[in-house]
Amino acid sequence: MAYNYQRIIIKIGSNVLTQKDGLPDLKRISHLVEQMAAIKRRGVEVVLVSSGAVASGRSLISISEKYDSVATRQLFASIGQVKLINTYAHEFEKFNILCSQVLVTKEDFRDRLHYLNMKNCLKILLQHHVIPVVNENDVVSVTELMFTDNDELAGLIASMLNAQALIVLTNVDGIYDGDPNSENTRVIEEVSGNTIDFSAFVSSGSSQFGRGGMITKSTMAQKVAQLGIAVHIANGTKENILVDVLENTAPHTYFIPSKSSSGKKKWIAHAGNYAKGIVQVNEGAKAALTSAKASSLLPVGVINIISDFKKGEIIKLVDENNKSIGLGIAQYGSDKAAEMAGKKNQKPLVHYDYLYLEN
Ligand SMILES: Nc1ncnc2c1ncn2[C@@H]1O[C@H](COP(=O)(O)OP(=O)(O)O)[C@@H](O)[C@H]1O
Ligand SMILES: N[C@@H](CCC(=O)OP(=O)(O)O)C(=O)O
Repeated sequence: MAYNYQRIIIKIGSNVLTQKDGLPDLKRISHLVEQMAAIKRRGVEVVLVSSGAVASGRSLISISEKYDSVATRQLFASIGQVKLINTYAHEFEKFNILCSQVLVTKEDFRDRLHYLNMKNCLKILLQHHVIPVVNENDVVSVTELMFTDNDELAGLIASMLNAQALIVLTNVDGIYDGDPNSENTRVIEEVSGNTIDFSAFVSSGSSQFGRGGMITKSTMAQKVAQLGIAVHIANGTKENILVDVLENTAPHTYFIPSKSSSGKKKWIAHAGNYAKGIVQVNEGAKAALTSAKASSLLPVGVINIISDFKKGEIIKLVDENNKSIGLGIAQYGSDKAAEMAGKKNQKPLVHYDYLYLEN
């Protein structure tokens, strides 16, 4: 049965867009754009998350080896992003479609205001039938400020926009149950829940031009599917792949979406990786939070403020053994929380609607 999505995020990896010699594969980009145009004509909203800036830049300029890897990456990305977006703009124009450039950093997902600005911008672009082309702002995102890779970024965008599906195009047919180059392995066609430990058969390295590798794709895909968004991992080097995935005629890996959760909880679940504040709660609070009943975190159950936070920031909640329980948005800052810790009849530190529990 074909998938009937209204809003999809398509992520294309560097390897799909790059030839073996490192030059951009213009024919493939053109073919992918043609498919996206066809999908869009059916009334589906499309957001593209495209890698390829660094690979594009590498093909345009050669530099001596004396520069460090960070500076080299910045140079390649800054030059290459121009080439990449121009190529997309030119190809989409053939179908009378406007595309736009949206460059983001991890910081934009940490701060709720930045997050909402980004979300509003993407929404107005979609309302005007534009295809946003999102990439990490590699010029300013270096070292610890970087996303693991664009798969992580695509997952964040999918949950931010409440997309129904995320299609990740890479250079293999999906996740294999072993080495994809071995004859005895096959593509895992369906993944349900989050019980599979992919590290058992997915090797940690990435391919020639990729960054995070298949392991980050599988971790991200499980998390996104848990938030109620279908994830398809498929081979972007294959003819007609996007159309075939949506028609359900191409073998690939499909992560079944679980029942959906609220938009705010989706944000917390994802952006929580970047939480700075940490609050320790006692066993009573832990039991209340993890029970079937919807409970907010009250100051009476707080025993320690391990690291500071401001009102509105995401905080991590840990138990008496420092084991993580979940995440939430603080209703007030750490100074006030420290004052109220252990006291009864106080305003909740985290309201249930802004609480995301890990299990
Ligand atoms: N079990 C596995 N199944 C599929 N691919 C795997 C597996 N283990 C490792 N890989 C590697 O992961 C690579 C894709 O990840 P990555 O290099 O990040 O690609 P992209 O540029 O598309 O993001 C594949 O080329 C493949 O060699
Ligand atoms: N932002 C980088 C992409 C880095 C990345 O995650 O690449 P990939 O693993 O191929 O999706 C670029 O445009 O080159």
